[in-house]
Amino acid sequence: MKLVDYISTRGEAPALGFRDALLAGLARDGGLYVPREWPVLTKKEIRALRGKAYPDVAFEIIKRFVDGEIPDDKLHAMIGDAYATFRHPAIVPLVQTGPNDFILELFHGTTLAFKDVAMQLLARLMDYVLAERGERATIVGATSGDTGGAAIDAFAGRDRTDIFILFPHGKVSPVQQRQMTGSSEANVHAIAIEGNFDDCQNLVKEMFNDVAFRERVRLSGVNSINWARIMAQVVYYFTASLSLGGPDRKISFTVPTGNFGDVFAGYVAKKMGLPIDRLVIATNDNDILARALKTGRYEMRGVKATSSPSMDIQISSNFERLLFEAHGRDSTAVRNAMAGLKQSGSFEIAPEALKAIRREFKAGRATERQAAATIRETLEATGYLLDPHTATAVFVAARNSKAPTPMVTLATAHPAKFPAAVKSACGIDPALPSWLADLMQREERFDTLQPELKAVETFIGERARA
Ligand SMILES: Cc1ncc(COP(=O)(O)O)c(C=O)c1O
Ligand SMILES: N[C@@H](CCOP(=O)(O)O)C(=O)O
Repeated sequence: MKLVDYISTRGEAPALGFRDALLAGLARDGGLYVPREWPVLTKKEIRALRGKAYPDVAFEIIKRFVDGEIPDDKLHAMIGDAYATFRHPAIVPLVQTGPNDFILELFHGTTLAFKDVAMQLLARLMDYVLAERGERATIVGATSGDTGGAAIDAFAGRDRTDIFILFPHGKVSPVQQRQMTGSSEANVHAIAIEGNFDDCQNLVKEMFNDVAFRERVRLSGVNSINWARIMAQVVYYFTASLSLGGPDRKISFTVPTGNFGDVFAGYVAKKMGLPIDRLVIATNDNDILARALKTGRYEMRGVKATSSPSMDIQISSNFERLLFEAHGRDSTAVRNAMAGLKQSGSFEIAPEALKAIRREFKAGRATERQAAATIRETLEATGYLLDPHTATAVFVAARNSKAPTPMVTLATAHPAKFPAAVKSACGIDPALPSWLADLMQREERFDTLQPELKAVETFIGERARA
């Protein structure tokens, strides 16, 4: 019998094993896959991870979700390969910026964003499963800036997949855009959508819900709706905690949040037995999550463009996974909430569920001015240069820290991805690392489409080779 299988948050799609959930992305009922049960590590098992290299810790965590569906030696090799692409020997180093303050640098991968941590592994896992089955897949993804570049980097040139990334036209940073449009590989397609990130993400979900199209092109997804993305992100909560005395000491984390994938991975780590004190959600002016926790009402109010564009999101996909948990895994409650969101752009969180969410999470917002001031002040006080997403979180972390518990803030992007915002905040123009020095000179290749399902499906249908 399988120990781990994956069920949909909406309860109307069949349960799947790891490999099928990996290729499915979104469940057929529109829900998101979660493991039927959380694998739990004892304190002794967590202690045994101390001193191990990042890929070895990753293997120990990830194998519990893969549950034997990929042989251990193959899985271990893929993990080793994925993290060999990182430019720092510690993969995700922890930097101390104050007596109890730490920054977990997740941006040492090829595209300078935390997305590389999961995406490099996801591409290898998908390749492996597709090759095993003799199949091809069409990958679609929506991005507010970072997922797209990371996915294109990880999948470019792979012969079992074509990848189509939808990004909001004119609403990503110039560096982010070039990372998506500068690839010359034939299997890469960057599509600028005349809309915002939520429009892009809605199109992706609608493509998944169009069963005929989904089957015809063998659709697969790389956004954090795909369980494997979350799974890979769980690992760094463990490594950060181990570096600071875990599991024999509780640690808090503050996470710059948009689609709720990264902070949900922290929740999963806690469910797996990692002692975490506070999990703090940090938002920019697009503060739907902070408002929802405060008022109990999840209410869309239109997206505002900010200097942290990757967090300019209103429909925070992975919040659905949390709702499922907070409602005691009642999929009817999730279906009702999601129907409300679709019909009226809002829903009320039931009091018991809200209480459960507030037990697990705190939340806060940083305005544009507060984020810019945090970049400036952190530089003056510590010499450390933050990107605007991380600055948002550092601001919120300072208001949610409780000494002597260490507060780890997740640094989700390198400042050089957002040079204009960083320069305007503190006067420094951060340079791209040498391997990306020619990025802004690369020839751009992308198409522009309206946010219309038929137009996007036709475009993809004509080019997908699945
Ligand atoms: C730099 C950066 N920070 C934070 C986030 C938010 O992460 P999540 O969507 O997992 O909440 C994103 C996008 O996802 C991002 O690209
Ligand atoms: N901020 C993201 C938005 C998509 O998030 P994902 O984690 O669900 O892929 C981005 O940079 O694209």
